Amino acid sequence: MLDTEPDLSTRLFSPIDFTRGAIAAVSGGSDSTALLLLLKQYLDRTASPAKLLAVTIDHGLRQGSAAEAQAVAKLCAERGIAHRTLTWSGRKPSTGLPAAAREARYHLLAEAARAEGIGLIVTGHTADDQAETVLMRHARDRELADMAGRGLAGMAPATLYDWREWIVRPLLGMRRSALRDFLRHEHVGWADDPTNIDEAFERPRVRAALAGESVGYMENALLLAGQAAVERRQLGVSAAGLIHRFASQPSTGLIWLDPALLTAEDDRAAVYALRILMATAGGVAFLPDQARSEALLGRLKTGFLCATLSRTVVDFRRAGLFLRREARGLPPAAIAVDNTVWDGRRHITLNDRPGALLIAPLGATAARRLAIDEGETPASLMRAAMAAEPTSRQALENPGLPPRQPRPPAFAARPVVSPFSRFLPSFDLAPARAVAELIGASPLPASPLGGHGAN
Ligand SMILES: Nc1ncnc2c1ncn2[C@@H]1O[C@H](COP(=O)(O)OP(=O)(O)OP(=O)(O)O)[C@@H](O)[C@H]1O
Repeated sequence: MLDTEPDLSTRLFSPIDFTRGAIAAVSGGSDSTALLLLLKQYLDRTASPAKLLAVTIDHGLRQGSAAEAQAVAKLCAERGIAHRTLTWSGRKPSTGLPAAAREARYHLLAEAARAEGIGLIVTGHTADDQAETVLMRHARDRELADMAGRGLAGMAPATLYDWREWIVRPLLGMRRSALRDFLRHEHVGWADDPTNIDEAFERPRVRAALAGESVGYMENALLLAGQAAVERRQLGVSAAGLIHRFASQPSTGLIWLDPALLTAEDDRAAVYALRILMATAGGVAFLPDQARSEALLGRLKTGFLCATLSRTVVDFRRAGLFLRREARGLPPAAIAVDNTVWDGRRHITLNDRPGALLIAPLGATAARRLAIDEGETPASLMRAAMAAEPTSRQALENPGLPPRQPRPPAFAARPVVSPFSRFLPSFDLAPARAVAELIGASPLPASPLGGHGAN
């Protein structure tokens, strides 16, 4: 029982660095309510100056959601905790509603964190949620295709969102029943979300199936997830080592791989490194298919070729193995929006008036006119890569400036590590860091879990 464990909140929260404050994501359900109270207990006991803000997202999907948010607000007021309710006002899709709600939820939580200067969001995911996640992934073919030590690792203890805010899950090792015992002991109630038992959705179906299984069944699922997490981390470290050793970026948008990668001892790590680099070059959030990537590596071992996978041209020739974004399917010219990601590859920040600029791919004709020093890298490849880079032109006349006055660059385009730019699970920190260094992406913010347990 929890009341015989007075140090529970210390055990849960002392590994976390709260210097940059914390947003507690509180739905009003048992898990996140317990999370909030335990965290408040911990911060009070350690006399921490950390800013704590509880945030409830009202998805507006059920009658009663506003009342649940109000109940959280009331609890927070009683306990002296700052609280805010944010409403999801966007369009609600007719299919994939849970995923869209989740997407909106993280977006709103991250916005609140940015507005408050907070770099950390804590959620109430439990061991029960972890087991459900792992079993759901077991059941999915797509995830099975991604089994190179990744799919079954479940949720990471920390995930970087948008390369900026850390989402930390301190309760991943706790059972829901223990958290409910804690709340009963504290005489605090919670809301039961009816969608959690609506078997029209996948997670409630898995939850119901789990309830009928023995404790050992769940423990086994968690054990497997733990092993898969270790494997995934190790594979990531090996892939990062290969990227450091064999990859370079001779010019913008062009990755060069030393063909020695093809005969690297660790074939699994070589395929993983290749998948991560292809997703990055192509600007794709998902890694290319495992089997197709293995087949590609096999073909590369037999000699020169030019193939396209995951929007990436893989060009193996005498000068080496090159990766670049294919010319097909680039975004058409469009009004540039500040602080957005272009083509999944470039983070755009505007130095000009919003609405004044069009962003478009440079294109092959303009790339042919670029002055490029022919070195070891074929100029034709550098031009082909440059053709897929964003360029700008004025969408509106700018009467404020005399015609020939030199202008500062209208926008900056910073590379992003596409497969990890939205969600970076802490298991994958090593390859994300290696690719960030390779392509000149922003460095990763420090993990609030520090060195230990960070991944
Ligand atoms: N409406 C909400 N407002 C604030 N936080 C929420 C809300 N819903 C969920 N959360 C946060 O997310 C955690 C997990 O909730 P839940 O299991 O319902 O979401 P999920 O969709 O399964 O998880 P994930 O967001 O990882 O997909 C909660 O403990 C809570 O911290």
